[in-house]
Amino acid sequence: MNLKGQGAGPLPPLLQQYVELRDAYPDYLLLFQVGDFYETFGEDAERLSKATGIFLTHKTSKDFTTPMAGIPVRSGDTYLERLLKLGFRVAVAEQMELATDTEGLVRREVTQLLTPGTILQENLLRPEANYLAALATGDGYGLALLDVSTGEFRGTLLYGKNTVYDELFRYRPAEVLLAPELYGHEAFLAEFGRRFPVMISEGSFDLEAAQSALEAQFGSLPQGLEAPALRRAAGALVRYALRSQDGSLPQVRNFVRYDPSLFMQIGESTLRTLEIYEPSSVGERSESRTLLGVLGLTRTAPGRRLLRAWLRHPLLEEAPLQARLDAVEALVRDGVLRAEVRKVLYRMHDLERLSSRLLAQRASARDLSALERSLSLLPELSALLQGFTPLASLCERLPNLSEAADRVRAALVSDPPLKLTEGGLIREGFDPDLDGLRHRAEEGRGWIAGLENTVRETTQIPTLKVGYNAVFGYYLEVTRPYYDSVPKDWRAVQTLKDRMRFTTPELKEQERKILQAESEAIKREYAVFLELREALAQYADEVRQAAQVLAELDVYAALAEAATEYGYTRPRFTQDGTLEIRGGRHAVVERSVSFIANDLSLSPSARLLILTGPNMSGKSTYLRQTALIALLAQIGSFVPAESATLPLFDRIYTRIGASDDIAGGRSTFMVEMEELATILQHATAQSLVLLDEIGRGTSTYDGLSLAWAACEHLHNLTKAYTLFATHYFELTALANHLSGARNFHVAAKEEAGGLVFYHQVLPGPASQSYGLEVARLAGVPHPILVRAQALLQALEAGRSDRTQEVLEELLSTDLTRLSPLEALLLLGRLQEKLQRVLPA
Ligand SMILES: Nc1ncnc2c1ncn2[C@@H]1O[C@H](COP(=O)(O)OP(=O)(O)OP(=O)(O)O)[C@@H](O)[C@H]1O
Repeated sequence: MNLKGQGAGPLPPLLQQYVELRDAYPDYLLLFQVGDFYETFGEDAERLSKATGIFLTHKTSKDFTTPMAGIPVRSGDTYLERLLKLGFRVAVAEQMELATDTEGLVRREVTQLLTPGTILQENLLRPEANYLAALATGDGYGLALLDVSTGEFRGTLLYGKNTVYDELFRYRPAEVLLAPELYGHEAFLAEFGRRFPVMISEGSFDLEAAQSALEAQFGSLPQGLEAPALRRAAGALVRYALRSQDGSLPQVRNFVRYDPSLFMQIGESTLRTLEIYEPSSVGERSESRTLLGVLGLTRTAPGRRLLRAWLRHPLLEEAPLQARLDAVEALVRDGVLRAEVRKVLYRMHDLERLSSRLLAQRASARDLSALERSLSLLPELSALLQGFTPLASLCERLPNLSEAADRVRAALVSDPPLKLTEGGLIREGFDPDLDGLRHRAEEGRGWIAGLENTVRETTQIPTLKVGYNAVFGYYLEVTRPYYDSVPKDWRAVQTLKDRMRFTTPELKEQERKILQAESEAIKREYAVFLELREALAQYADEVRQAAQVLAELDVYAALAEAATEYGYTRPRFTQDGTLEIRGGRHAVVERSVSFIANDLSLSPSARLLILTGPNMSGKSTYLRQTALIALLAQIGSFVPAESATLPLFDRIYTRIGASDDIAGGRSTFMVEMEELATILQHATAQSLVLLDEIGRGTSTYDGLSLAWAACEHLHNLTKAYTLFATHYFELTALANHLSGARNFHVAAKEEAGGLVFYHQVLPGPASQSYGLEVARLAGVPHPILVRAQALLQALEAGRSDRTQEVLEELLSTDLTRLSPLEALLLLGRLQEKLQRVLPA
């Protein structure tokens, strides 16, 4: 790096050191500790100042001046969080020795490398999983994911770019490493960046290096990494993470290869449409407008992460779902038990991340104390769950960690300080050496405490006091009237206005003893703490196991709480393909409006539901609520309905609402058609397909015919369970052609005051479209409505008159008497008539 600055002379040594460290981490913003500040210089200082508003000054020495901006060390974490959010990669170089311990330049080393996907600092992490992802190509797309904070490491092989996006959207990584063939591919990188606005980094994806890194990490190449694309991705992750973690990742113990097809598939656009993780529009209380916002009643961070993981991967098999539902039901039935369990869970710390910090030897004294408090709660929890059949099996998986808790309790004081190097950590009576040192210091202090009386007597100075300050240490203080009584061998150390302070050789000697004992005690405490922490690492795996059991319990309790609070019911699954929802509701919408519940019946013989009704009547809400009920059932949750019987769906597809991708250069219609194409290609007879307003973005007849053909395909070939909401009344005629199609409508009625929505789904097609009435409600000016009304009538009259005319002419023609040319002319004439529908 060429430090931007002015001046002819060589760089001052401090800046020289800065530049050397800075050059070792070219992609990072280097925060360089100088005393109480983390400084940046040159262009970095300008960047930092611009991004954060930190005041830009200049570092000026004899021959050189350069821009400088600094962050106080004590507010480092706040700034780090901000810098990461702003997209910086940050390297922190700290002073490795005290300025007083050295004559020359203080030694500095980079102690932390921080990127959004590799942070371990608890205060910078959200409770959610923090994934670093890597993507490489080869025999498919290898996608690997690593959460450094918990050690979770998994991956899969995917085919097709869209599946990659779907999978990434499920995990929402904080940072993605792209292999050079992707990173260097301009169009791919641009699209990727648009779809995943997270930090994208370039990793080292060399296959051989990946293999060695993985073998070094795990002892041998873990199973599941046979595919080169996946091995490259996994290896790149390990190498990148190792670099940020000082070359060691003990918390990463195994790799899990998973197969997304073993879970219900929900694509990115469906997750967005259903507002599972985030609302489709941001605004006030937006978090509460998501499914997670409503269901997220977990009380621990691991529980929160597990609920997200379950939502990511709904199950396809009934047995494990029934097991989850049994556990939820037990906690629904026993409100007292649920409340007790949740109360205990609330006091639990994040054992999963604590376990990682134990393995990485990064746990603080407070971490150990939190560990002890959490582990001490385990017997209480086990006792609570005993006897509750579906929950007792959880207890059996809960390891006994009382020994670990006892060890911490015996060694550590109950409320240890933040710093490890200033003493006050270890309990009296735990370590004889430490006790000895403390005793020595205590003796010395006792001697000094007694000194005041002894010396007062021997010197006859009644006002004599023993005091202490940081500069002179212990001293004897004498007021002016008694100066003459001071013994000769006392040495004056400080003279104030009306008093003097002295020391004596004896006092100095005692002081030295005390200080020495104290400083040895502090060192000994630190050593004892390290020993304790090292010893506790042996329990880390069991602590993690406990965390996982507790997370499960937490999710059951949260789902039971939601079920009770919001009146959900246990879903049933059928093999015969009937879907019967009584009184179904939308889990999120019902939280903010007084909701009208609706029924839904589908079966293999009635599997296409055409839903008509005015705008705003609740058609898409009805579609979405059905998807949410199916999704909730397949994570093992109760569902918002009076009763619900469902088949197990393999996928949920939705094409709801107009989403366009203007930045991506795709029109609304294009997005819609791409999504429709995916559905038509991949849906199966076990899929739930929800289509809203297909074909709206194009001309009426194009749209109508596409919608019609899509319905036929889904009904005749795919045989998927399909709910189709539409404004095309023509589509209601499908029920006459397709045996499994049924018409339903959402009730609304025009009354004197305007249109009244009942939000009630009833059999049969809607009677009219009410589009103009909704436009009136929305405030479209009156004259325009009047004109639109006239046009509508003319259109409808024109259409039916002309259609009638055409039909009559066609029926009255004797085709046997027509020559081919006459037939062609007739067709042309008829077509023209149908086209002239618009009034003047
Ligand atoms: N069952 C219901 N009970 C109470 N309110 C409802 C119900 N369904 C929908 N609503 C309310 O009506 C509003 C409109 O619903 P929705 O968007 O589903 O209508 P829509 O028929 O799909 O409209 P459009 O055709 O314009 O897309 C929702 O925001 C919701 O507040």
